Amino acid sequence: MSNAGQSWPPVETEPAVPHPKAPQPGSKLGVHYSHCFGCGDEVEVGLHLQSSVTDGPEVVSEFAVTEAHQGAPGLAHGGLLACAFDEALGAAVGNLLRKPAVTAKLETDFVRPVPVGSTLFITARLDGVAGRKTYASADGRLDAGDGPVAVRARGLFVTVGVEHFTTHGDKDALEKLAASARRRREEWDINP
Ligand SMILES: CCCCCCCC/C=C\CCCCCCCC(=O)SCCNC(=O)CCNC(=O)[C@H](O)C(C)(C)COP(=O)(O)OP(=O)(O)OC[C@H]1O[C@@H](n2cnc3c(N)ncnc32)[C@H](O)[C@@H]1OP(=O)(O)O
Repeated sequence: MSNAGQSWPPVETEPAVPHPKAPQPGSKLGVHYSHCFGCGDEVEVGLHLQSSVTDGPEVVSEFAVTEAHQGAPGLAHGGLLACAFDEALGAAVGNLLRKPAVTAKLETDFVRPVPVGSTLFITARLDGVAGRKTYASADGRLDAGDGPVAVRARGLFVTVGVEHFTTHGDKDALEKLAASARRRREEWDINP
């Protein structure tokens, strides 16, 4: 059943205004963390999403579905598809707003099966901001940006301070990641 009838965003929001130093339309977004299951190039069986910014602004991510991503024979696993949307939505929120944020809620509608060998074109947009909460949604189309919709998702991302990652995660790895972001001259607003 589709959730299309439910009000979205579920609370009153302000428009999401991209950060002045957000990547411009046409920019390819690199790997944000090499060990990320969603995009990392050091995770052999990961999803290897490749994302870029388009007008809108939106973020389009391509997910090439392989045998490593199966649930039923020849078909993608729904949980991995949800993971791809978490990554695609998170990439839109993080890169367009340039604020660290984590997924608080993620909903998915699986509309058509996604075969092994297909590429899902996931277009993600920001739907509104209410304080630390950013609402975002995405459509995943089969094999082309205008292909049939196979999966839709929407999520709530909550802006967090850097202490979220230093307290709960790997502080040393985070410092290396922050240093590489500084080398790439990426600008981040790290106080929610
Ligand atoms: C230095 C920077 C260097 C560079 C960094 C590179 C970045 C890369 C850029 C871009 C690519 C990113 C790609 C990544 C994609 C993947 C993302 C993930 O999968 S993240 C992992 C999974 N998520 C978690 O592990 C969260 C676990 N949850 C928590 O930690 C907390 O629950 C948290 C932070 C979400 C909220 O906790 P609270 O204590 O801070 O705040 P409270 O007050 O509870 O919530 C804030 C507001 O949100 C609502 N809220 C929270 N959870 C909700 C829910 N499940 N449903 C509805 N509302 C919820 C609350 O009701 C509250 O709303 P009211 O402000 O009062 O109106």
